[in-house]
Amino acid sequence: MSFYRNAVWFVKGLQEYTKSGYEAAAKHFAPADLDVNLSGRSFMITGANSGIGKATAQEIANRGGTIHMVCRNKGRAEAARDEIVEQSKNQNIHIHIVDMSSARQVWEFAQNFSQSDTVHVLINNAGCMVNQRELTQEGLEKNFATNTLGTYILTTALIPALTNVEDPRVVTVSSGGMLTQKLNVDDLQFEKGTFDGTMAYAQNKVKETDSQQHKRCLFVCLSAAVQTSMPSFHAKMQAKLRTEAMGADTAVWLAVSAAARTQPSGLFFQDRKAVATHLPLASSRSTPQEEEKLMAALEEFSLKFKP
Ligand SMILES: NC(=O)c1ccc[n+]([C@@H]2O[C@H](COP(=O)([O-])OP(=O)(O)OC[C@H]3O[C@@H](n4cnc5c(N)ncnc54)[C@H](O)[C@@H]3O)[C@@H](O)[C@H]2O)c1
Repeated sequence: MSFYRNAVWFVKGLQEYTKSGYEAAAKHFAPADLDVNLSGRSFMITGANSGIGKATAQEIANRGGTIHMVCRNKGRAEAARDEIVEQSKNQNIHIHIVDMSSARQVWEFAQNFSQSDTVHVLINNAGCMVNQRELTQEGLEKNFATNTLGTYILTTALIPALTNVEDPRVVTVSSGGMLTQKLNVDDLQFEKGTFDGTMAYAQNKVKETDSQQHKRCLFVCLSAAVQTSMPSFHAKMQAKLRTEAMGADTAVWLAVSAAARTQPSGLFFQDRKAVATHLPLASSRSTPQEEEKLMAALEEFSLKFKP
């Protein structure tokens, strides 16, 4: 079954996830959707110093939104902020240094932020694909800690900051890669079998998506930012890859447009359209019991690190 899923996904990916796939989809976009003034609205973006996160931050800053960049590295965050400010002339760009793979740090940051501030839109964008099995200082497998648990804790702990603001939104950047996997709740940290970073990443994205079901999810595909995690793939596909701005387009649309506000929560978007979360005949659908088990497991993990 996984061979079937990979083959169908590959063909679909070449048609839809590439630059030409974006250009075909963009013919149906309503350009006025992004013609908005965001002054007075605030946006928290994780991993906002590079790739899709930075492109998203730039688009929002250009429209006057206040940005909270949640980044791991101070130097890289400051350099990205300077560029965003220079291009947008928007000074309301704030940096918060948080390692999303540290459950404790994520809790502390989100709880402190929620006590003193509000945010209109959370964009869960930070993500990694670590190709060797590696543990964090808290003893968690690094892909799981960053992509799944960090996202879960940040979203949960920020609920107070997102409550009582007008039109709150949560956008989580998933991946088309998740379509190749069926949710496996029994081995969240990839302790069994041979470790495969690409598979671990895709599993994380299934879990990230399933655990964010009440929010708006989207997936973006094959932008230039895969250079570090998948260098040989990047080299072969370079000409076909989307630009970072193309990768960011649906995140921006979900975060700012009035059109996205009319969509029900919990959907999965590709190029400004809600799409299926499973490939046809792929037997990858999880049962309600499996989803409940995932939520219970994430809650239990998260509470272990709650200050
Ligand atoms: N580029 C693609 O083709 C593609 C495809 C599908 C999904 N995505 C998703 O898009 C999102 C953005 O990725 P990208 O492609 O722009 O790559 P990227 O590597 O440029 O961006 C990831 C960002 O997350 C940050 N990050 C990683 N680990 C972190 C940690 N522990 N703490 C804080 N920040 C951390 C990185 O510093 C970086 O800024 C990710 O969630 C990724 O899974 C990307």
